[in-house]
Amino acid sequence: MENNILNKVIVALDFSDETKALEIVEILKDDINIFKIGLELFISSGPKIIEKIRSKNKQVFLDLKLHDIPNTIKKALNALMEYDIFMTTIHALGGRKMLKEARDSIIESSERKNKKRPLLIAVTLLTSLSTDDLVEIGIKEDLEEEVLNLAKISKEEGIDGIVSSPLELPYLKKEFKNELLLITPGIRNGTVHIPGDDQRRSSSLKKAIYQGADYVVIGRQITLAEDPKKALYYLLGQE
Ligand SMILES: O=C(O)c1cc(=O)[nH]c(=O)n1[C@@H]1O[C@H](COP(=O)(O)O)[C@@H](O)[C@H]1O
Repeated sequence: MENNILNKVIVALDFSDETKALEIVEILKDDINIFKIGLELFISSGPKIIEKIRSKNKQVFLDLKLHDIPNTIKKALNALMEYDIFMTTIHALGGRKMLKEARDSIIESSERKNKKRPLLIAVTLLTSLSTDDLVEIGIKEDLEEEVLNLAKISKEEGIDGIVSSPLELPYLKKEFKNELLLITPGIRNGTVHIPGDDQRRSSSLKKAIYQGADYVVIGRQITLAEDPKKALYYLLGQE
C-alpha cells in the first residue's frame, strides 16, 4: 500500500541552489521516482540540472507552466523536446488554440525526432488562489464549474492530464474517470511550519490519493523538514 502511494508522489525541488536540490534527490532516491524542476531551479541552474537528476535514474517533471500565444507555445515546446523529461506543464487558461498547438507541436516533434514525448499537463486554477482572488481577476463562475470547464477543453484538445487542487478531485474523477491524469499539489499536514504559506486550496496526502489523484506534488512539507525522509513517511501515515 505504502509503495503504491509512493509511486504517485512527485517531490518539488523548489530551490535556487542546485546542491540543495541534488541533496534532496539523494536522500529520497530510494523512495521517490519523479522529481519536479520548477521555475526557480530551472532559471537558477539551467537545463543541465535535468541530466543531473536523470543520471541518478530518476524521472523529471519539468514544470514551466507555459502560457503564451499559440505560435510561441508551439516553438517553445518544439525546443523543449531536446530534453528527456517525463512530464511538463502549460496553463489551460491559455485557451483552446494554445492547448491544441501545444499538443500538436509535441507530437510532431516527437515523431520527427523519433523520440518518446513527455506527458503534457494543463494547470487549471492555481492552488494558491482562493475564491476571492478568482473573483477579483474576473473568474466569477463557480470555482467547480471553472475547473471542470478548463479540464473539459484540455481533454478535448488531447492534453494528457490536468493540475488542480485536491479539493476538486471528487467531481473531476466522477466526470473524467480515467480519461485524464489528475495531478494535485497543495498537500499540507501542518507539521512543518511554512513561512508565509501561499497554498489556499489544500488537503492531506492520503485524502488526495483516496479521492483519485494519479500523482501528488509535494514540496516544502518535505523539503523544508529537518529530516525529509521522516517527513515523507509522516505524510504517508496521516489520514
Ligand atoms: O503545477 C504545479 O505543480 C503547481 C500548480 C498549482 O496550482 N499549485 C502548485 O503549488 N504547483 C506546484 O506544486 C508545488 C507545491 O509546493 P509546496 O506548496 O511547497 O508543497 C510548487 O512547486 C508549485 O509550483
